[in-house]
Amino acid sequence: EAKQAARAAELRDLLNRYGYEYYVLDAPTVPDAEYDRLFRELEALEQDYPELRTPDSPTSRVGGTPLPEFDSVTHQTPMLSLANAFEEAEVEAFDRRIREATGREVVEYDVGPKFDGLAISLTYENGVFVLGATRGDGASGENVTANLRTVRALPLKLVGDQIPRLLEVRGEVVMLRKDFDRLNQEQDAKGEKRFANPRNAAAGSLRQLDSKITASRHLSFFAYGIAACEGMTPPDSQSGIMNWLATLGMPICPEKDRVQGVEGLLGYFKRIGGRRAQLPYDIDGVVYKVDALALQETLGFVSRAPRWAVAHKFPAEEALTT
Ligand SMILES: Cc1ccc(Cn2cc(C(N)=O)ccc2=O)c(C)c1
Repeated sequence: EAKQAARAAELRDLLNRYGYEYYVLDAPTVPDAEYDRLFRELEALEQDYPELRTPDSPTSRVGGTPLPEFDSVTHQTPMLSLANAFEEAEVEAFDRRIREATGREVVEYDVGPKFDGLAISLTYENGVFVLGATRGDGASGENVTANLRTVRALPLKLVGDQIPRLLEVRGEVVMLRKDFDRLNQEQDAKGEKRFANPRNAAAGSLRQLDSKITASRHLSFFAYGIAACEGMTPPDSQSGIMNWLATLGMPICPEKDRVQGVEGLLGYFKRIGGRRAQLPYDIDGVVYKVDALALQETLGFVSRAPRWAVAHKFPAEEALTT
């Protein structure tokens, strides 16, 4: 019994590490067959000794019994929306307002793509994933924990020696374009309706009561910030937080950057805009955030959107032919 418990823990750690290498780093160190052999050994152990099942076991990623309904989850920190900017003049005004309000000559920004997916909140207790919720109306959302466990890029257990007692991570669930195209081919083969776009497909997949269906949809995930951290002091900048999340095993978008001033913002917008069609996921703009948390606190929020961040959207295109 104690021997089996130790072996189960060893298998969980191995399989979680291999899953991270494969889905987050895209750099597996073992063949799929080896992963599969260890996975089946853990499944058999949990079958024989159900008391060895734990919430961070990769066996939960295949999906379990369907839920009758979704519970509601109240967000401890509201999930707010972002103000939009469409013209360069609005971006210049954004940077000018911040320079004036903070008295800084030049402001540093953390910048990244604005994913066209679903915003979600993830809660980790002592490094173990325990709760996942959709944005909903910003104040409360749906408990989709079982479905999020099937998202292979989402860590079931944080890694490293800097693990807080409580961490709430915010991020976006997306469906990569290649998985979207394959899903629609499957829809055609089944004579079922196609999904209009990856965002709709991701939303439909995440809000399935049967997590086995969610597991079959191959959703992905990128973290873009934190909403709560207890038990240790997090880094004092947005870019520092992102680097820290990466060390914890969170998938971070490789396109993110750190720029200075309005020239840096607009340069980044143009760079990403020029590569949009080559990105593996849909984006509908970029997000600019004041990097220093102290400046964010000075700037605060207006109504429901932060003064310290804005989404700079690309011009709406005529309907893409899917
Ligand atoms: C049979 C089988 C097992 C696993 C996988 C994919 N995969 C591979 C690894 C790995 N190599 O580190 C880790 C997790 C995982 O999900 C496939 C495609 C097929």
